[in-house]
Amino acid sequence: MIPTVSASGLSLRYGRAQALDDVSLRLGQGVTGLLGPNGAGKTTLLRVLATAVPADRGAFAVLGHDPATPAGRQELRRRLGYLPQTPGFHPDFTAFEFVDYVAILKELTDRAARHREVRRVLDEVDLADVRGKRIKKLSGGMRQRVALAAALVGDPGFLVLDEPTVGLDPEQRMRFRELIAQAGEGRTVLLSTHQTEDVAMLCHRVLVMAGGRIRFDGTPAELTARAAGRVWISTERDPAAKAGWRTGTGTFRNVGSPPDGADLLEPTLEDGYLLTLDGAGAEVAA
Ligand SMILES: Nc1ncnc2c1ncn2[C@@H]1O[C@H](COP(=O)(O)OP(=O)(O)OP(=O)(O)O)[C@@H](O)[C@H]1O
Repeated sequence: MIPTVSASGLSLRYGRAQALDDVSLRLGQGVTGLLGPNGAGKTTLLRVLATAVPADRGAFAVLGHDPATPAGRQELRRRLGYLPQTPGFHPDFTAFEFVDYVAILKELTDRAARHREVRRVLDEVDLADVRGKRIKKLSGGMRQRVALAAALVGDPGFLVLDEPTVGLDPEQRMRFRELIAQAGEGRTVLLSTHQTEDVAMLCHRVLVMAGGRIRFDGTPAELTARAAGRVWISTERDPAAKAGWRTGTGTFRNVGSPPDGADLLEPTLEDGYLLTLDGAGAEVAA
């Protein structure tokens, strides 16, 4: 793998909260998923890599550009697309005006070329037909696509997406996944999400964070394999389970250390994720 992004020893503390604790990683092309419970440090890591906030310690580079120098930071920002958790739309802007505004911030100064680029990215996310509509009139799924279009301005090599599928219905989420997969061709995409299906369906690689640290780094299949032989069904709640719940059929689905002779099930990526969090000392809902 030729790394697009490499980071070593990133740490950042907010008062008593150690949001990032010695995080090192290397990312190449394709979509990498970032999973973790609330407060794990996912947004903080994305914000640091997007140069929105500096780390207290550590270093990183994107496409060879080091944000520690003003010139490196400027070059890095030119190659970066960032979809933050709250995109900060002005609701009275049309989709075109918002993306155009972002394009101006990205220093696309030639008006005709900039407008061509705005039309191109809105086409790319299938919003050509509504580009003159006010953002407040668009559905949640369309708004997220406007935010993705804004992140795609200037054809960035590194795309940072912070929980882009949150609040979308299943159909919108599926549509958005297609767009992310498309965006991941020839680019490095880092996608934070609470949806383990996003990772299972989209990502060639997955990182799991908890307590500001990376607890797992591998393929989705490797994360799923962590739960092999550790998921079982029972007719009663099983005290051996780290997590367990009654399913729609009335049986209990358990994740943990099964008793002898347990009726084992095929694990999912979510099972592997839950067991990884348990190993990291994070709370696993039972
Ligand atoms: N601006 C801030 N000021 C103070 N504390 C912060 C700030 N941003 C994050 N934190 C703290 O840093 C830790 C990591 O937060 P972060 O938002 O990065 O987690 P997260 O994994 O993105 O969570 P979520 O899934 O809820 O978005 C938490 O303890 C959080 O309360």
